[in-house]
Amino acid sequence: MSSTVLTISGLRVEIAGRRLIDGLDLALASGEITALVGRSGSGKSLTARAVAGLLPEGAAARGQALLDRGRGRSEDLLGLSPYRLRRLRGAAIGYVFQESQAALNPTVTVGGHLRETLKAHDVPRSHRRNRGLAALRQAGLPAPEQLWSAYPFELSGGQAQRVALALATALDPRLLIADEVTSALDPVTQAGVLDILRTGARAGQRAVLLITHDLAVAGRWADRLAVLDGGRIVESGPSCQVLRDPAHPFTAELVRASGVATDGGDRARADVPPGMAGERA
Ligand SMILES: Nc1ncnc2c1ncn2[C@@H]1O[C@H](COP(=O)(O)OP(=O)(O)OP(=O)(O)O)[C@@H](O)[C@H]1O
Repeated sequence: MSSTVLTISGLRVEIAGRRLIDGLDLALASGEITALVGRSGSGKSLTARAVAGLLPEGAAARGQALLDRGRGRSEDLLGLSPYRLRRLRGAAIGYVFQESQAALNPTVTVGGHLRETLKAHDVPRSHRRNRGLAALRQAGLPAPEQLWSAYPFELSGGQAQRVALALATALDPRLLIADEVTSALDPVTQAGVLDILRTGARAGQRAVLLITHDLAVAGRWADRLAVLDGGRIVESGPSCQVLRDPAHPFTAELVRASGVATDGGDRARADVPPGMAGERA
């Protein structure tokens, strides 16, 4: 049974007096991928960064982002100290960026990155290699021993993205934020990475926030869509339904511009599974 992992209420983000996110509400459920879609500059990345405590210098976030920690406990991510947020990132919140190769330290091997992450979260030294190898395997790298000693420059773009995914999920976070993670990948590698995200969500009772400007990707892989325009969510609901029958003119424009077909066929074509009709936020 799914439960709410993250509840964002009234999120506002300002930079230099400009309000860039303006009263955003969004709930993410376990076992599901929620795609945050919208045109460039609509505030997708700022939303994700606010939740993860990774806003740029000078940015201020207000509102609430309640992360469910199980057993009736929850924490407001917007009210935590930088130290507490650092502890939560990795352990409870995983974050993967588009530029994974650039995010990896060029002088540290794949194994070194994993060891560091696991060490930072108090995994005993004797467990780190096996945990790291398991995370790489789960991220879709079938022979992780061969990559353990590789440096980032020796990886393909797809391999680097999977290593970044392994790093973000090595501690089995309840919330995974994937910010344009497949934009730079070829379609086959892209599908492989998105499949891993979905499997991880289902198996780990994890909530995934998928940030993408690609409506076809969102429609095919996300359970739910939230459409952002000018720092506000203008529409949200089951992806197939939003794509098939957009309620807001901006969503309709986005669907038209993307060329995503909305009749019959696969999920990108917006099949509405039985029982989902009418369930619109
Ligand atoms: N460090 C910053 N300083 C000033 N303005 C910023 C900063 N970062 C983002 N912005 C502004 O905030 C708004 C939202 O940016 P954001 O990066 O969240 O958009 P996005 O929807 O993720 O776009 P894209 O799809 O192009 O990545 C934009 O107007 C952007 O110019």
